[in-house]
Amino acid sequence: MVLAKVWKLKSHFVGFPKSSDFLLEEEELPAIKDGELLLEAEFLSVDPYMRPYSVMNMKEGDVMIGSQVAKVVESKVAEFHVGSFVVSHAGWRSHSISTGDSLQALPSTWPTELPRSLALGVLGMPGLTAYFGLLEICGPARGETLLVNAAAGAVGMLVGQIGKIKGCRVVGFAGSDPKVELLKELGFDSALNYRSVSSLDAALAQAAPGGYDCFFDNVGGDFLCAALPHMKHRGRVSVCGGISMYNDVTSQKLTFPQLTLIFKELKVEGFMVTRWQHRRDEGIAALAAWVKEGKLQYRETVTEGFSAMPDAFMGLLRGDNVGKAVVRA
Ligand SMILES: NC(=O)C1=CN([C@@H]2O[C@H](COP(=O)(O)OP(=O)(O)OC[C@H]3O[C@@H](n4cnc5c(N)ncnc54)[C@H](OP(=O)(O)O)[C@@H]3O)[C@@H](O)[C@H]2O)C=CC1
Ligand SMILES: CCCCCC(=O)/C=C/[C@@H]1[C@@H](C/C=C\CCCC(=O)O)[C@@H](O)C[C@H]1O
Repeated sequence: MVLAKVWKLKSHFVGFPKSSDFLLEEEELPAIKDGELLLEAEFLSVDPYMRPYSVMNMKEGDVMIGSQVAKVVESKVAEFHVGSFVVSHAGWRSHSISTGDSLQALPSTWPTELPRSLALGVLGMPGLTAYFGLLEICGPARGETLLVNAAAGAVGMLVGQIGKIKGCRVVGFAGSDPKVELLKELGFDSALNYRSVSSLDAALAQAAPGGYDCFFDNVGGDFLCAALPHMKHRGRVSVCGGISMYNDVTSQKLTFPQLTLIFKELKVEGFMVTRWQHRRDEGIAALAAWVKEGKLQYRETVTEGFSAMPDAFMGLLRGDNVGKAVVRA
């Protein structure tokens, strides 16, 4: 008999999540049947989408949504061997039973020098988000200028580096001076702290006096409104996320920049990375090759212990993380 630990949404978040909004429980798992396997989480992902998703799709008492790298500890499914690893969407659970449907097996050739947590980061959903969201929507060309915000996070850090690989001049905004220093180490041409600049408008102008061809937006809200007037004619904006709004209790009142969109003939396109699910292998192969060649660096913020899942999640929303935020169970 296995006792699984699970984190549930005790009370819907109001504004910024609080520890008391989460509930840790134990669940007794039955013995697995034919066609089932037992998984034990090794690394769990915390991601910004969990905050708006809780409002859209969850009720109090539901297990928190999320993906994890898990070890197969028992198996009655021929394709999954005991001791192998998979990416599972089991939520915030230490142990889970699966039929194998929608599990993503980690290759048995996973390089020993790469932590398996990368399957939740640069070699997983955030990596694919940066890769397809930038290349397919912005289509950055050599010599162009690319702007990215939340630039020291899981997605943003990769977007900026892929922009450099494609020959762009890259400007990144992040929320602390150490993050700004890191972005410069990673090859960003200009990096700024959006919390300490006296004017976002002036900072955007100073970092790229000629304007931006491409903008990968993770933040939305005021940042998006400030950035659009700095786009070049026929600029492309990849709308990836809106983290500045996820904890809002009342909707932000923003002036929609209709005339800017028209006169600059901007392309502004939102996306969900799942759009390119059919090209997953291609994306992962490209990202893995760049990592192997040393062209694409990754960073992770690893929080220790399944019991710290809410802390890791709240830390992510506060900006404590550098690169991908994960929890080692
Ligand atoms: N469309 C899609 O398919 C996908 C979209 N996304 C979106 O991409 C974005 C980045 O996700 P991900 O890389 O996983 O997360 P990150 O690793 O970037 O973590 C979130 C970061 O957002 C920054 N942040 C928090 N609050 C604010 C704020 N009010 N204004 C500006 N920045 C803020 C913090 O960094 P700082 O210190 O710089 O403030 C924090 O570290 C999110 O919006 C997410 O929803 C992610 C995956 C798929
Ligand atoms: C829920 C708001 C999403 C904001 C952007 C973002 O971070 C998207 C991430 C997705 C993530 C979404 C998970 C659940 C949303 C389901 C909405 C629904 O159809 O009910 C994950 O699926 C991969 C990223 O594309």
